[in-house]
Order: sequence, then C-alpha cells, then structure tokens
Amino acid sequence: MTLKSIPLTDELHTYLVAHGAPPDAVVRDLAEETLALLPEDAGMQVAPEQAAFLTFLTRLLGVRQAVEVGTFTGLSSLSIARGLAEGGRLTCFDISEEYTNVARRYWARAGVDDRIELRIGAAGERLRELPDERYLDFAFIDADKTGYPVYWDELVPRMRPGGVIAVDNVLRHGRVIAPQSADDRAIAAFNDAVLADVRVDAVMLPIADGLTLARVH
Ligand SMILES: C[S@@+](CC[C@H](N)C(=O)[O-])C[C@H]1O[C@@H](n2cnc3c(N)ncnc32)[C@H](O)[C@@H]1O
Repeated sequence: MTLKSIPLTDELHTYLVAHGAPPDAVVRDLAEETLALLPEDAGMQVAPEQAAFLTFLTRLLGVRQAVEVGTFTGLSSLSIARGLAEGGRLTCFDISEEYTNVARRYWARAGVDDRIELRIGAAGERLRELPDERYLDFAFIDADKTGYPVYWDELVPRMRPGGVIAVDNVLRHGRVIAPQSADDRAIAAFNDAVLADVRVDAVMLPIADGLTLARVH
C-alpha cells in the first residue's frame, strides 16, 4: 500500500494543474489581478487545482443550493457557481466590500452573477438568516479560522441528508500537528470536533492546504 501522498515540487504542481481542468482566461486574470491588487493577501485564494475540484464536485453532486463562507476576490465562488445545476443558487458570505467588489466583476465576466447572492457582514450572525431547514446540497467554509466551529454549527443542521460540507486549510501548512498561533489551535480543535461529530462522515484530502469533505447523514 502507498503510505502517503507524494510531495509536490513546483514542476509537478504545474503539471498537475495543467492536466486537470487547467485555468481558463477568466481564472488566470482573476488570479493575476488579485496578486497585483492585494499582494499581501493573494495567498488566501484557493489553489487552481482546488478551484477545478470545486467545480467538479459541485457538478458531481448536482448542487442546486450552495453556501460559501469566505469569498475574498471570488475564485472559489466562481468555481462553485460554474458547477451548479440548472437553476442552482449560491449564497456567499464575507465581511469585505473591497475584496468582494473584485469578485462581483469576475462573476459578471464569467456569466454566473445571476446565480450568486452576496451577503456582507459577520458570517456567524448572517448565516442565522438562512432558512432553518435541511435544504443545502453543498457548503464551502474558507473564512476566519476561529469562526469555523460557528459556521459548522450553523451549516450542519441546514444540510440535506447526503449534502456535503467542504472545509479549507485544515492542515495549516503542516502546523496543525504543532500549532503556533490561535488560528492553528482553532483548526486543530475543529478537526478533532469534526472527527467526533456523529452527524457526518468525513475525509481529509491533501489538496493544497488540506480540504475536509464531510457528508451529512
Ligand atoms: C481565505 S479568504 C477566502 C478565499 C476565497 N475562498 C477564494 O477562493 O478566493 C477568507 C475570507 O474570509 C473573510 N472573512 C473573514 N472574517 C469573516 C467573517 N467573520 N465573516 C465573513 N467573512 C469573513 C475575509 O474577508 C476573506 O475574504
């Protein structure tokens, strides 16, 4: 049995991205503009292979109702929106008008703005505005790390049976096993809580900074 995922050199990463739904012009421009406008924060954007995976997964699940927590300049939301089934809707949560104004432009350019609703404000509070029923097919959590348990607790009861929650940055660039910050400790505790949560089956994938996929019973 193979013992672990192989390490990715830069060359291998480039090869992997190029051979699995490579970024189109919209995604390339969004990545370039994010880096130019927000050089300090551009690393928050999902990796290109994650973007492709989000579209693939959304399509695979036939998602009609999706939520994203943590939109930034829009790469993950664009990727989810592209995979939605006919008539599907994505509701996005973020606190920043500045970041999400970039997202709005790229949603329009990609022709998916008609299926996305953006709600600005602290997601812990704004998620409570969502219908109190099990209607969500898919959710993606990628905002402030200390908020993850709150987002999880708001989202799990709203997932339809078989719905999937994807959670980003669960490996904290390896620091999850030796936390060095409050964010690292928050993710380590969150990962333990997911493992113990009897409402879900979860797998942790070594994509980019680690992605948990949890299927809600
Ligand atoms: C890692 S980035 C998201 C990256 C995005 N998924 C992408 O692919 O480009 C985290 C985002 O969470 C937002 N955020 C931070 N705290 C938040 C909160 N309390 N409620 C909602 N959004 C928050 C930030 O403004 C930022 O845009």
